Amino acid sequence: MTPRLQLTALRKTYGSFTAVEGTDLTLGEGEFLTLLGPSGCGKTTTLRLIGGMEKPSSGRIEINGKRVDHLPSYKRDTATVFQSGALFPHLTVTENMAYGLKMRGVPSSEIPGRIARMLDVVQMGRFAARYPSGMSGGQRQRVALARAMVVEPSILLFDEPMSALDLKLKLELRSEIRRLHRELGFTAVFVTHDQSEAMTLSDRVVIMNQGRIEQSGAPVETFERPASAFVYSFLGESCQLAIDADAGRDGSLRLANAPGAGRHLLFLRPASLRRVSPGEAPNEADARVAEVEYLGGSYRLHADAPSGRLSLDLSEAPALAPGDGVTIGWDSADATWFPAP
Ligand SMILES: Nc1ncnc2c1ncn2[C@@H]1O[C@H](COP(=O)(O)OP(=O)(O)OP(=O)(O)O)[C@@H](O)[C@H]1O
Repeated sequence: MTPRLQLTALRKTYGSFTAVEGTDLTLGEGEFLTLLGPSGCGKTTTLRLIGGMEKPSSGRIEINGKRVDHLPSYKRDTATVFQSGALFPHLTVTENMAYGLKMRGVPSSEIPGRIARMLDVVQMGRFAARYPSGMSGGQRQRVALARAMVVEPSILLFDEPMSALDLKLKLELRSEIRRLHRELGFTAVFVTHDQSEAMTLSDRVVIMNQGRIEQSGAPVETFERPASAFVYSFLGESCQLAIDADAGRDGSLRLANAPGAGRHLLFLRPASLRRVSPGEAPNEADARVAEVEYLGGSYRLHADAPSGRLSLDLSEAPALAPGDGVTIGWDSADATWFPAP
């Protein structure tokens, strides 16, 4: 089947700076793909290249098998939901939504029905005659979503659409987008730096770093089988121990499986660490307590081992003070190794 979207060796440079480095990506019909990564990694630029708001320096963009990288934005079959709605302030909700339909030559007899149905879908029917200035930020984003969806584009593009909303609205709109995707089955490229947003919404997550794709896969796969140290530390909390041939020679580090020669990084999630008595766990590090933080309901213990800091959560206040010795253990299956850079 022809992919909905195909990017081939897509590159974007600004002067001598490369924002997107030869990206290859294929998106199937109905797929919800998220570009995830830290600020400046090139995710928004990639989205803008797809939508035609930026021109590639080289490479190809195909939508439904047709090359579009030379076409202006309005001639591509995409619609974008921007960070802060970008509704026309002088138009009502209905007029805002009608705009894109008219631009696409939808017969005027069909327009009111399509708008009414889509406003119902996002539960904004009673706001049809409002101007953007008379709505809250969350309501404006719902309208922006409806305005993009009503034209039924081949690909919906989302440029951090929730970043300007408070947490409660963000969570509401997130589950709304999930429901809409389930019900309408649209194809989407979504940009965010918020990993929980990416994990909950997406069929596939593409993790970017410095203009390159580090890993692409189902959310659970990227989290549980990270392809690089960057992906591991970007997704969720992590502890990192630098292990070389000398590590643990003093007996302070006891590993069930030591890595081969050379320097390695051992990554662990706080959730897989536990406080143990020496000799109790298959892998152990002796450490000194650095700090105990109260998190509201639980405590976080930070302890420094010779090869790095380990942090873990405890349900009860530990009878430990900074400088006290503590042993931290973990199972081999919870350890992820990468060669040190
Ligand atoms: N018009 C431009 N001129 C020069 N450099 C640019 C331009 N647009 C983007 N860049 C640079 O390209 C890099 C990637 O930017 P991009 O906006 O794609 O990042 P991002 O991953 O979306 O980050 P954020 O989450 O902060 O939006 C950044 O270093 C940025 O400064």
